[in-house]
Amino acid sequence: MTCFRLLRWKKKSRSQIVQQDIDVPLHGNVKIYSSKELKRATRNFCSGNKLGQGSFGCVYLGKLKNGQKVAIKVLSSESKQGTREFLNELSVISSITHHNLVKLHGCCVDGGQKMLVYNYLENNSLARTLFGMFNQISIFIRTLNRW
Ligand SMILES: Nc1ncnc2c1ncn2[C@@H]1O[C@H](COP(=O)(O)OP(=O)(O)OP(=O)(O)O)[C@@H](O)[C@H]1O
Repeated sequence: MTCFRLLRWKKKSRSQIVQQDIDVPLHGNVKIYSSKELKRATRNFCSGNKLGQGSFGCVYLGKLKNGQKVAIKVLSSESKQGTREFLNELSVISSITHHNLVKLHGCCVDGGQKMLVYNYLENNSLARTLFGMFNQISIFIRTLNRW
């Protein structure tokens, strides 16, 4: 009997398990990652893989098993948002596709820990891009002033 139950449990996908536990229907294109998968992808969230820090937590560069690079945002555990609200919000966000928005691939909920998995953007933050542009403009102005 126990063996039979174990086999049935193994047949369920992770997304089914998460959805059954929390009772939130997830949108079709939200992938549920396990924390083990994301730990492996980021080499246990090592500091060398840290891309930056935002108001909601740290962002790490990860490499998935299929070789795809992703940006993994580890939400601060201080967040008061519950798992149900988090998954509802996620379903809405993941259904939006726009060329100015970073594509959200999926999430991971492990106990109180919540993570978001995004497309990795090579060119770093908007702030750095703007800062780079600002530097180039100031060099250009200085060159003009010398004439
Ligand atoms: N998809 C991504 N690809 C590459 N780097 C990223 C990606 N998302 C975030 N980062 C890096 O992580 C940093 C923090 O990002 P995050 O989205 O958490 O905060 P933010 O947008 O910079 O600030 P805030 O949360 O205050 O709005 C960014 O500045 C950027 O350097």
